[in-house]
Amino acid sequence: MAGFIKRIFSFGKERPPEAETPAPDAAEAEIPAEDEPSEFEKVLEEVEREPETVAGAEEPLETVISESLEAAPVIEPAEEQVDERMAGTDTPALPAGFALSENEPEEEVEPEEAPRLTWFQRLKAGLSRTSSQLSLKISALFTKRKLDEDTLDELEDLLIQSDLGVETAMRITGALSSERYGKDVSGEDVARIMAAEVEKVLSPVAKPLKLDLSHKPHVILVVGVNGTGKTTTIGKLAAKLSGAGLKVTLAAGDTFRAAAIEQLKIWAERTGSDFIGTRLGADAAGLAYDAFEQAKAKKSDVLIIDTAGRLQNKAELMAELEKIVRVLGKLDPDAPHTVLQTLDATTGQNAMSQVEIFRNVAGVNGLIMTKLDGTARGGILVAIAAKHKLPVYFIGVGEGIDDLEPFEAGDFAKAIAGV
Ligand SMILES: Nc1nc2c(ncn2[C@@H]2O[C@H](COP(=O)(O)OP(=O)(O)OP(=O)(O)O)[C@@H](O)[C@H]2O)c(=O)[nH]1
Repeated sequence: MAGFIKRIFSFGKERPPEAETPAPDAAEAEIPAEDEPSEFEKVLEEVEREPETVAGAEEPLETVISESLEAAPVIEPAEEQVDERMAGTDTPALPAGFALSENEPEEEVEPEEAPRLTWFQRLKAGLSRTSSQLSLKISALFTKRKLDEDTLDELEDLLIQSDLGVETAMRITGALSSERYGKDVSGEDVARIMAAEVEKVLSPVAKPLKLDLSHKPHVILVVGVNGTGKTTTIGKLAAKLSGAGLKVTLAAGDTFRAAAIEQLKIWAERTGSDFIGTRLGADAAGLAYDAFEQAKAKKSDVLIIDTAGRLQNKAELMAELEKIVRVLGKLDPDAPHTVLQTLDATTGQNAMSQVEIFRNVAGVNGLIMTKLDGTARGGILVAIAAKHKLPVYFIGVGEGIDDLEPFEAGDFAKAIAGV
């Protein structure tokens, strides 16, 4: 474990060799002019005549989505798809939190404790507002009281109020009841049981983001409500990937906000990634298509596409995201290979309905929760894990380039329970 944590920490410190930063004008000039008949326009015509489907699926979008809601989504390992450059090596040089879509060996764990403490303390500090509010209330509840039906009911209410969700609240009270019913209970007893139960809920969703580098590029579409941290998270992901020596292209598919395009360009420069942008108000699906073609031509390992997240007009947003997904599918039926949604932890219960919406619209198959530093609402991640069972790849714990950590169920559970 400690070795794993150490890798997280060394990230961003070992910068990649100075990568060539594309001249902004040159990058933008590669987008075909609006009035030229482009390959994309032909594809678009075709796409608009077809029923809506998720890339690579035979079924209409709604069918695919409703099926995916019933079963926990499985990210299939790809067959024989290790990048040539990595095929000969025993350990692929991917950053912590990523994995190849192959049966890669489990990472060896070194028995060092010091780096782990550093990371854990950091996570704990980030979640301290969530955990301290809860533990204060729990301690007050159990002062001089034995565990009975009333205290169990009150505890359940407290846990639900802290955004953990009804299912997890019941798991915790159930486990506590079977261990200590009729006996004295301390705040520490509750925290210990809570940590164990929360870990059980989170373990199945704490997964690395699998990259199939045979795709060249592996396309990651990033969706989510505006302000949830899409662009910042893309920058942090790009830093990890380019830091590990991968060639990354960032595409500014949020053509709605000039600042979002500019912000992504800065992240591209900062991380030595290629940047593909277009003018404000341009068709986002067109940009995504061009970006995919250019990233292929330049042999990028990973293409990350930013999108707009405004929800003022849901129909418009849905149409735009669906079109991006369909258009990417024209160049590779499996693309986008990963559809990542960013969720802002500070929005609490609202994050739950956001997953519902974006999952239906864009076929989200993985989550990143941002702004877990300093929020009292970190419990929502547990409720989302219990309900949606989507993989949670990383968590955002600050605005800095290194403030994105691979999601670890046990550490998160302990931090939230305050143990
Ligand atoms: N504290 C904290 N702030 C974060 C984190 N992630 C992002 N932010 C901040 O949240 C704000 C919004 O982030 P953006 O990346 O612009 O969000 P976005 O979803 O791209 O927003 P739009 O471009 O408006 O669609 C910025 O000020 C970020 O610095 C995090 O993990 N912790």
